[in-house]
Formats: sequence, C-alpha cells, structure tokens
Amino acid sequence: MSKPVIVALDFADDFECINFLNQFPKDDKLFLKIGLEMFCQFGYPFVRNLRERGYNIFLDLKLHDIPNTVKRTCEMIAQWDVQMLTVHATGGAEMIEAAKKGLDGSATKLLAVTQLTSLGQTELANELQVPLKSQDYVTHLAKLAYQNGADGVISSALEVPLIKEATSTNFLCVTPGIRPKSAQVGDQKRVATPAHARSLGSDAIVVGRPITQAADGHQAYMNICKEWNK
Ligand SMILES: O=C(O)c1cc(=O)[nH]c(=O)n1[C@@H]1O[C@H](COP(=O)(O)O)[C@@H](O)[C@H]1O
Repeated sequence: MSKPVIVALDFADDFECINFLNQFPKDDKLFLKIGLEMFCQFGYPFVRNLRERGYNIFLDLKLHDIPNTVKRTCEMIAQWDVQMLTVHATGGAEMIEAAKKGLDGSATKLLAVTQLTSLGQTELANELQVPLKSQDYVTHLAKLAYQNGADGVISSALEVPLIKEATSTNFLCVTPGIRPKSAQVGDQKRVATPAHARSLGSDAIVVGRPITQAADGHQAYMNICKEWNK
C-alpha cells in the first residue's frame, strides 16, 4: 500500500459524514479514521458500513485498560477486518502484548499512541510530571511498543527519525498533528506540514479538520495529497 493520507472522520452525525464522503469520486478508496466521537454514537455497524463501501479503516479507540480487558476487546475487534487499531503505549508492556495477542490471526495493525500531539513539552513537565524531553519520552514509549509486539506508533512527525533509529525502519510511524501552512493549529502542539512529515519519514499522515472543515473538503484533501506525494 502506498503511504496514505488518512482522513479523521470527527463528525457530530453520520449524515454529515456521509455527505462529506459523497464529495469524493466513488473509486477513490479513502483511508478513514473512525475515532471515539463517531464510534461512541454509531458503534460497529458504522464501521461495517464503511468497510462494505470499500474504505480502509483506522479504528482509533485508544484502548487503555488492564491487559485482560484489552486482550478480550481486541479479540472482538479482530473479527472486524479493520486495517489499524490504537492502544495507549502508557498502558505498559503487558497491555501492549495482550492487545497484540488479542488481534492474533487478523491483519489489523496495532499502533501504540505515544505522547498525544496536543501535548507539548510544558504540559509533559508541568501537568504529567514527566522529567524527560518530549522526544526522549516518545522514543522511550515507541521502544516499549516495539519490544512488545506493536506494529507501529502514533507520534508527531517531529519524532519519526528518532523512533525509526531506536526501533526499525519497518516500524510504522503514523503521524497526526498535520497542518498545511495556511491551516489553523487549534489544540495541536507538535505539528508538521504534509511535506515536512514526508521528509521526516512518516509512513502515513492523519488529517482531520484541515480537510473535514474546509469549504471544499475534496479539494483540501487533493492539495494535501499533492504536497505529501511530492
Ligand atoms: O490517535 C490519533 O489518531 C491521534 C493521536 C494524537 O496524538 N493526536 C491526534 O490528533 N490524534 C487524532 O488525529 C486527529 C487529528 O485531527 P485534526 O487535528 O483535526 O487534524 C484526531 O482525530 C485525533 O483524535
């Protein structure tokens, strides 16, 4: 699969979401992220519906619980034929390993969220009381995820070269916090443009509002793809 631009479907209702998708040509097999907002409202039937329409799905549930609970949840999700699933790396080694075991036999890639892109160095130090530089914390969590069977991580694009060096070039780095030059940064702290993310070695970028809230979502998507694939 070529390196995808994953569109984060953070919509308040499914009608708005389907209208958004209808702007795209039918044969444009998008990679879509279903996150907590839509999953909490529409659940598995919504995931199944989009899979049946031929979209690739990144199910972003950011699981974070005791190993047994996460394993059993992953066993269920393993039946859903989604391409990617997230857990929080801070759930620890045993939890990551349990998640991977739960997905056993499926093609679903397990991605561990490191430091959310909405958290910067100040929040890490003051709120979370983590006495590390952001890049070291992210790299540490990526190594933990790698050593315990995850297929990759979610990080900002800025940490990708360090993660690849500390793990493997094949360890997937999927990066949200993407903002084209003209876009508003909003609640994101560690951001990069599509072109910068590409040059840093991201395997896929996740983009929400710069596409979903654009006046012409399809055009915004095309512009980002063009910059990403340059
Ligand atoms: O796991 C994620 O996808 C995620 C992790 C992270 O660290 N930062 C982050 O922004 N995300 C998700 O990526 C998307 C980014 O959306 P925009 O900020 O609108 O582009 C949202 O759906 C977030 O839930």
